[in-house]
Amino acid sequence: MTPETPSSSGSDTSRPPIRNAEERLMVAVRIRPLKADEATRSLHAVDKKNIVILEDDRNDVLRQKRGVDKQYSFDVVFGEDSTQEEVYAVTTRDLIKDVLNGLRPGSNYLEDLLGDVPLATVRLFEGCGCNMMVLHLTMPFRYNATVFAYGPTGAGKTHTMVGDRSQPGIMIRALNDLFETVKNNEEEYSVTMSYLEIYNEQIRDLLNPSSGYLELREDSRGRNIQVAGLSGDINDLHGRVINERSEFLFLEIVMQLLQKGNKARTIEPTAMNNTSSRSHALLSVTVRHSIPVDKKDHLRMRILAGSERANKTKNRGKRLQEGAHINRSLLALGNCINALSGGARYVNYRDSKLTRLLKEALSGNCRTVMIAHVSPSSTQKDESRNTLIYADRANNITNKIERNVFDVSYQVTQYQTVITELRDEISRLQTKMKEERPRSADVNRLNAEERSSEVRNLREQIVETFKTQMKLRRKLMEIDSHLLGLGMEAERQHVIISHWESRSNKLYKNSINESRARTQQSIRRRKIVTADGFRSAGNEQDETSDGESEGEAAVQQAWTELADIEREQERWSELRTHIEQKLEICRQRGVTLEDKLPSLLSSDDEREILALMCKVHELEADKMALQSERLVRQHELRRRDLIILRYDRQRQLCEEIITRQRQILEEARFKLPSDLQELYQMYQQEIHAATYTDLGLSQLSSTPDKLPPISKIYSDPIFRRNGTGDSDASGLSPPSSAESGEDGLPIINDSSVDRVMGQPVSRPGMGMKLPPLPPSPPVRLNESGSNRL
Ligand SMILES: Nc1ncnc2c1ncn2[C@@H]1O[C@H](COP(=O)(O)OP(=O)(O)OP(=O)(O)O)[C@@H](O)[C@H]1O
Repeated sequence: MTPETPSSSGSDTSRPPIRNAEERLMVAVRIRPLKADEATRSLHAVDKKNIVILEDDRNDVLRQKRGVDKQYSFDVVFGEDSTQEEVYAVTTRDLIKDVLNGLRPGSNYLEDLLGDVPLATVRLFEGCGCNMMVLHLTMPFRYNATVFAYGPTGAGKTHTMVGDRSQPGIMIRALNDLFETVKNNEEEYSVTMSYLEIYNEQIRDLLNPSSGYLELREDSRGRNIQVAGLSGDINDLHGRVINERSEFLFLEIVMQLLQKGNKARTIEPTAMNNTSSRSHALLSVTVRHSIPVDKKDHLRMRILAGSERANKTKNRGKRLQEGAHINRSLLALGNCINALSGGARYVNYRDSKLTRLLKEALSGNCRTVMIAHVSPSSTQKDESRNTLIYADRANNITNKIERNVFDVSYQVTQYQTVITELRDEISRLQTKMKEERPRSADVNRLNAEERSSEVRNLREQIVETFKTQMKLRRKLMEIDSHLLGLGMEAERQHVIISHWESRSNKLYKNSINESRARTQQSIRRRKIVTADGFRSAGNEQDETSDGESEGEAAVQQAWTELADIEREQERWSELRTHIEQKLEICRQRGVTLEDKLPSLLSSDDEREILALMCKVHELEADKMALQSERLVRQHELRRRDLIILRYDRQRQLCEEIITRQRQILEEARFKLPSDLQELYQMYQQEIHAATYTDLGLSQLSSTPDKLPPISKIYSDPIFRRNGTGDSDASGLSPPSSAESGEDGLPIINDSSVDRVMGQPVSRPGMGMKLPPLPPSPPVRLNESGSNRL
């Protein structure tokens, strides 16, 4: 039987590094091996990109649609014999390498120069009985990377992400890569670790369980999620781990702490998995330069507790309540995925701690890989199907890589300012070289040895001051960019507010106070949350939580965010003033030091040293100029990518609309005007030409996301009549000319639409705002019993 292909998401198996400003999430699926006690299977991998769910009720004539095997396409499908190494190599290795790239010695002089940059935090979010694990890495000046494993309980997430000593999973391999990267650096590092648990929406410190429940906090933009009071810094593994160059020790200590924390976790067996934990847990391992740091880089790994059905896991009482919390988090996650894939303007991450912690991975400045896990067993068929549907929806999520996406012209101006300042400094140094010869008194005052030591000393101080200046200048640029980003974010919130207010016929300006007041009320309400994470049962509470429209929630959220942004702007402006003062002091110091130089220079060698210092400054200025150029080029490429992406979305929508309209025309037996037929022909030729250019003839027939060429539909076996020599394996009959009308619009049945076009961008009801479409044509049975429009 020909399987249906509801998705058209597949592209290349080995995904090239992500460079676009907007990039779809990479979606992979892993099938765990069938166990000895699992007799029948419900799905299998077709090839490296396709997976098929076998429908056992295909002979049930009353449920025709369900009788067709469903095929799903993903970026990559790992079969039951896939190895841990293969999964890591295809999904994660490049992602991590790319992000860690900046840690390599000499790879980024300026960033090394800054010295105050935390290098990476490896985070593992896990849970037995879990539904998800996430690995997340953030580098400053770069994008972030996240890998998360998803799937029902017992489907193999822990195996993929953690594994065991003989088959280490992604987390261990990522830590290993991290270690490999930093161990070659000469500098000293410190490693800290924290381990927390979210159990029934409460956060506990697993390395210090007696510390009680901890609070989850985020910055004004809801991005820098932090857990207040977490004992991460106390559990400092110190530089010794890496400085001793012992890979084993590094991983061993991490594993030991993981084990220690695991003992404190809430783990209970369920009927489906003997080691099913009832919580989500987040392990963080942070690597930093020994120099104090004030930024956060994250390589996070998370495993999230899994969704399950109470009747399957045989959970009762307390377990059932835990399941409710686990499912609540996952429901919230599902809602986020739905909203994101439907292109919703407003996505509610606040429904659970899980979604708050995953916000960045799903929507933020992040390159993301999702590995959905399924069991091949027929006993878990429903869970597998739901997982694949989720994964398929996730294909539509586009993560925005925000690094350097802020106003480029502004940033370029900043680069130019710094370059001008550097060039001024160079010319000042050059003038010094030409200045008056050293006064003999100065030279004679010191003997040669003392003089050379003083010159060396002075030179070091000048270089040090130069480095500090560069660091402060960089910081200023960063602060300005951040302030710019905050300004844009504030603007965005205003747009959201005015959008919703205008939809409810309110004048934005007139309702500012009212709207703000509503927001404050909502914040007060939000604080009234009971210990188990549910809102308290007051009437007022129910009224607001249940009765609020999506628009009101969005406006309230926007006001809250706006207030946070304003506070953040204030804070960063103060910081800017402070850094500016420091820079000025540093600049003055540099000038004073440089002034001392000519009086000490007596030989050509010493003048040569000064010339070399000029050279270093020049190189730095050149480097900045190159960075600035690169920024402009990158921006241009991103801009073009974005335009292509938008055109592509428009094209998909157009194809969906055309297909639906063709269905309606067919249903109404409408005689096509000849000019429209011509347009169809032209369109068909265009598609053909584009397909030929893009993919080559070999793939023409299998291009899934193009509108089917009109004549091709006639020649497609599924439209040929039974009895014409080509028996139709799918059981679908072709249209007779009487049925299709004289002008012969091909009859399109729903399965063929899905097969050739892939999932529509958005079905009505998925959140996408499309013009209202008429209901789908009814399904009728023809003589042979097959479904047709
Ligand atoms: N690819 C695989 N190869 C071999 N064994 C596997 C594979 N995937 C899973 N398993 C085995 O299946 C069992 C369940 O897997 P695992 O514990 O990883 O599931 P899980 O999705 O993490 O479950 P939970 O959500 O309940 O924590 C384990 O015994 C594991 O070793």
